[in-house]
Amino acid sequence: MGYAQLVIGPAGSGKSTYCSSLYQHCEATRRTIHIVNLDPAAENFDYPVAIDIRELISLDDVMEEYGLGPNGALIYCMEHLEENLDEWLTEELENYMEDDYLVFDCPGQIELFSHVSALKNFVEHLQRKNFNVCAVYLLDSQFITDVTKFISGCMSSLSAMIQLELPHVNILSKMDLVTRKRDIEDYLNPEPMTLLSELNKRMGPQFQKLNKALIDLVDQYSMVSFVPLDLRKESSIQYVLSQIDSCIQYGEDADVKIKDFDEDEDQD
Ligand SMILES: Nc1nc2c(ncn2[C@@H]2O[C@H](COP(=O)(O)OP(=O)(O)OP(=O)(O)O)[C@@H](O)[C@H]2O)c(=O)[nH]1
Ligand SMILES: [Mg+2]
Repeated sequence: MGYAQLVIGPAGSGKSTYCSSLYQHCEATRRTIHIVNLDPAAENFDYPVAIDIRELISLDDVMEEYGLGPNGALIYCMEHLEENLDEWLTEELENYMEDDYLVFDCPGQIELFSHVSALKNFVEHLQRKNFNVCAVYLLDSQFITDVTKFISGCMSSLSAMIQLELPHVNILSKMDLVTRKRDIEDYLNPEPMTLLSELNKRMGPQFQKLNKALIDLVDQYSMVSFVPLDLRKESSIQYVLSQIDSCIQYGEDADVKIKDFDEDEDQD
């Protein structure tokens, strides 16, 4: 059995930075992980790239050859990956053994985890190869400044959850930039009824039924739970990792130690 994190989230939400911090953290704690670049548009890496989609296909070539813009070309690349799962990916994965832990740094185009099938088929391929996969959805804490943005973030995470059908961990990234922690804390594990009344206050009376439906949806999928991530703190990285590990049952046999996280972070 192998283990895998699929790191997804909107453009610029901090996926690649998370991957490199996770790599460093694991190095320091003498744990081996391998980071895979699935973004054909990426150019600079702060982590050693174990497998690289750019060896399969180049974004620039696709743009030139088919006259596509960067987003269209990216979708083309991911569909090309989808068509080459059996040859390319299978071969690349052969270098990794049972018990290996792979972290996939994905592109940020949200269509990839809402309605394009490439990533879904990619995940199914990994599962056929005996990988336990967890979706790690990053949302930039800078955007969670009010209830409407929070709900919109939940909806995009929810669409990834429904599309990919994977164990799912939501992360609020860039917590080091949050000056008023209190504002964010309200959104870490909020009461659905509080969210609803805030939403109703923000929006016109004609939206009340819709607001109720949205909050019910978010509540029923027990989506309203985000783990804050502050990359300056090893304890925060460790906590996030332990949440993901338990989702994919990593280290259930081994005695994996989970360090206490800072008390002021009030996570549960
Ligand atoms: N202060 C701070 N900045 C961050 C953090 N994580 C990422 N950033 C910055 O946010 C920007 C985007 O980060 P990336 O890691 O490239 O984001 P990404 O999700 O990989 O972006 P795409 O691959 O383009 O979708 C960069 O300028 C990072 O330096 C963080 O935890 N704290
Ligand atoms: Mg990136």
